[in-house]
Amino acid sequence: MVSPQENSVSAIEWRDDSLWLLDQRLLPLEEVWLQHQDVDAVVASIRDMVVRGAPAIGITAAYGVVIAARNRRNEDAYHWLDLVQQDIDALAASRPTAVNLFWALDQMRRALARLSDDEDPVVQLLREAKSIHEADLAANHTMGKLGAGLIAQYNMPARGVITHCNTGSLATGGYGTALGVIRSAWEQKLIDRVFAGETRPWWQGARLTAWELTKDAIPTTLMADSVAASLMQQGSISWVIVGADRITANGDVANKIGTYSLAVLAKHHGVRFMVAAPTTTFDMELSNGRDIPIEERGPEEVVAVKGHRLAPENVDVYNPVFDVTPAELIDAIVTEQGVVERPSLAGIAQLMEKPALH
Ligand SMILES: CSC[C@H]1O[C@H](OP(=O)(O)O)[C@H](O)[C@@H]1O
Repeated sequence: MVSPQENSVSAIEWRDDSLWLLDQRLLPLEEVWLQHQDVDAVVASIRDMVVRGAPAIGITAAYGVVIAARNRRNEDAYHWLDLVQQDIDALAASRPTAVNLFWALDQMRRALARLSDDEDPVVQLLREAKSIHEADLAANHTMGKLGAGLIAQYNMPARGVITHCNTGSLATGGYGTALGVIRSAWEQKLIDRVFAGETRPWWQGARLTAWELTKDAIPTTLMADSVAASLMQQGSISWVIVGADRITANGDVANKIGTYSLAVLAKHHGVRFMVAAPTTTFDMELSNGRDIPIEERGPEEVVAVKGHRLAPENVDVYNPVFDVTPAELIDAIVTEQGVVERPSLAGIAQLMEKPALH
């Protein structure tokens, strides 16, 4: 059996001067890689969730800027920078909630601003995109260790954990955020079983987390999202461990729809609630979660399953795909720069001022 540390699937690859994305809409039944050589295709793949997951979206957009720089240079060298900026704006418009997207694009804008004349600009930008990718993978391994350390520290009697959506290699640069903590905790024999919510309506849990964890041979039970309450009531769960798409300066967390209800249930049942996210997920411009843009997606995701319609034609549909968990329901936020317990403005400000641990 390959240990989880080595068996880190990647969903994003730069190969043959192209961006390749594993089409997560087809997993786990089909593993299809799509080649991307123009920015419109990258924008469409983020928007249509070929690739998804906050850090993965940012990494993908960074490679999208590399593609833009190369294509625009061949098209119109004189207006090159303006055209690339237009492409960056198109990438920024692909999905609204995950702040990693905007962080990565800002990093690429900074790289554009400091380009030197003595090297091909595309080579310089590709180096920046690859460093964003590699730093995310390193951050996930650091978070895995820190999160597992927290589980060891509290040494809760129950040995089961609940996770929601997909926060693994498919959602990041590799290894995962919440799934990185789970991989590390499993390696250290701190947990016995993972209970993965199916995560309606896009099924990230049933299709992606179940795929990743079974490939790692980590004992995993798939459940309908609504099972979580009675599972916690049975006393077999010590932690709920989730990822994040945007964390505000006071510790409010935007994450996949259903996260907030898990946090309320955890508080009621004495289950500890951990959020694992790199510092690229923090939006220090927002003092709280009230102003986080919450993406709403189309009704087709709710009324049908794999194209098979279940609901009547004339029903109205409400499909917000994220919710906001207030900081007071969160026991710990684990980042690559350290852990903030009982997150607050002061604790997060102190964390964000630290140099990177890895
Ligand atoms: C490691 S962050 C993953 C994060 O992104 C997911 O959203 P989506 O699948 O819509 O991109 C979900 O919120 C996860 O927690």
